[in-house]
Amino acid sequence: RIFTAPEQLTTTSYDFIVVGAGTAGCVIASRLSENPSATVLLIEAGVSDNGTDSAVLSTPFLAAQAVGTIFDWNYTTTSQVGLNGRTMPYPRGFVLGGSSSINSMVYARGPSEDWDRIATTSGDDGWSWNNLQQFIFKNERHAPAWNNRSNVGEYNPKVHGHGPLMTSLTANPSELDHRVINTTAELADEFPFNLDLNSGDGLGFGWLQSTIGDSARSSSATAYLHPALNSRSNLDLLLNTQVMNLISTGGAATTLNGVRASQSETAANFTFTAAKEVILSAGTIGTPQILMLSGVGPKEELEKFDITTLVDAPDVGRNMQDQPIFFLQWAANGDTLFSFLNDPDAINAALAQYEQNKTGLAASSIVFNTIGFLRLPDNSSLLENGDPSSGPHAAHYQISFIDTFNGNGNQVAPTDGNWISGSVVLISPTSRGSINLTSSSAFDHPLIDPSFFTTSFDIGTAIEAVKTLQTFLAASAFDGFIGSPVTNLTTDAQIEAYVRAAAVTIKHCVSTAKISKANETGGVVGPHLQVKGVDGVRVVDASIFPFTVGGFPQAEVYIVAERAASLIKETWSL
Ligand SMILES: Cc1cc2nc3c(=O)[nH]c(=O)nc-3n(C[C@H](O)[C@H](O)[C@H](O)COP(=O)(O)OP(=O)(O)OC[C@H]3O[C@@H](n4cnc5c(N)ncnc54)[C@H](O)[C@@H]3O)c2cc1C
Repeated sequence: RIFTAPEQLTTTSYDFIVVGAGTAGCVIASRLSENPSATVLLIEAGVSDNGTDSAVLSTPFLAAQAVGTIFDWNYTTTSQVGLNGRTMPYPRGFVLGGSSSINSMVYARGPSEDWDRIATTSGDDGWSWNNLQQFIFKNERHAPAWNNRSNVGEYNPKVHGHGPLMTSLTANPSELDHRVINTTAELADEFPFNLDLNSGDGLGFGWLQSTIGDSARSSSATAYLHPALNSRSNLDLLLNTQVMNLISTGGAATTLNGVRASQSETAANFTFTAAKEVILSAGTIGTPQILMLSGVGPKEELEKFDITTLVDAPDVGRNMQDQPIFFLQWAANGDTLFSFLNDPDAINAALAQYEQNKTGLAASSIVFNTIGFLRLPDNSSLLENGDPSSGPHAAHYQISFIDTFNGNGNQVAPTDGNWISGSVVLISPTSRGSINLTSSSAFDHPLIDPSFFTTSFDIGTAIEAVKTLQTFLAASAFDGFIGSPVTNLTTDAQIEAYVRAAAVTIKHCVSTAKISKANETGGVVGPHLQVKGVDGVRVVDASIFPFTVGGFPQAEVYIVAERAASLIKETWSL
């Protein structure tokens, strides 16, 4: 059943209350309600993904356009010292499916070493790559592109499972994509081809997989939530309602089984009670905010807003890590998608074709189809103070190839010609930021400070990455195709200035409620994701990762959520 206001609910007590119908929350609510004896309430602050303007969520071609709309929390960062004092928009999904409904749909699980490091960090071998295979397979399955293009040799069917989330390769590989793949044959030692970046071997160059199936975005709402809502009576969804904080409704003060929610700062407050557990899946920003407003957080932070400290948990909202991205552009002498993307008539025709029969350029990923994950050389001076990646087969940075002009910030785009772009993403940054409260009101946005490029490792790695991208595009596979760069970057100082002026978030923030060993004082949640110092609350979302992920985070969040659902079911013998 779906409710759009708290007063519509006919009961206030459920076995489980899941906070946030995002990437993780929809998985949890769907898996827990598989057992008809368990009652589940899922509370989402944002809007439905089936309403006004929702074509922007489901149409693959429009994937990037939900940012900045009613489907986005529309956060802004604090002024970033490492980026010349700039602030920037900080998008997060405000809709069923959360960020999986508005993201760029890249599906990349990252290296096996990421998971083995989480197992070591938490002291729980259940998080190791090998032990997680069952959950990976339970989550995802490969789907053909709409045109059934043969993609033999572009992915490995053996590493894909049988879950509800669909992933696929592009229906329309570009000339640029073929040249990228040819470069991996030409310079195989330096830039090896990787048949499937989802195999646990997260290094090298390969074809990108996107969360698209049946010609539409596959999100945690489409894959998990809607099928569950359509077929079960023990799952209630409450939309447009924000959880403010957790309270004790009797018993020990540290048993936080009460969930306080409201539709606005001035609307009535409601309390719902979980007989078994509350699962916080409000994401890397929402989860630490709710914890702090519940008295679980750094004491000195809570005191600033007269919030009584229930548990002095210094790591709540700390250790925030995100991956910065910036773009470089080159003139191209062959066909690129630039002309299509600058022709409103062609775009309208593609959208009309999609509307009619879900085919054509709007029905799959098109501009961004190939990617490479790379390491610094072993003897790099940047690694003298330690290696922040999860192991010798995990990336420090990533470069990718875009079949059009992709500008940075206010960069003015050309109006004709053909262009391609390369992006650089720092995968294992050492900068650490934070989420802090701005008031004791849940309806005030918190302070979001990713602290981009505040370490010499981060800026040094970005400089290396630019040079690698330049070397890659100088391969003879690109002869006759690549023209002049839009910005000539030759010295380290030029690259550094460019990065500080251009970089923005790729929106991969993690680690504000990080996992740690059961007996460790640091960290926010234990190995089974229970919040330390309180009873009855788990965190299941991207905030639990101890480090940035070596792939793209949504795949990792799904994996965490599938295992967490299984742990919760085990706890309650469901
Ligand atoms: C624009 C964008 C592009 C991205 N591109 C990619 C990509 O291509 N590939 C990739 O792997 N990752 C990408 N990411 C990141 C990835 O989508 C996220 O890391 C991941 O989806 C986070 O999952 P989550 O469950 O932690 O949080 P979310 O999916 O964000 O879910 C949190 C949910 O909780 C709700 N919520 C928050 N606070 C409250 C509250 N107080 N009360 C009730 N509900 C609340 C939110 O509205 C939201 O629905 C992108 C992210 C964005 C924003």
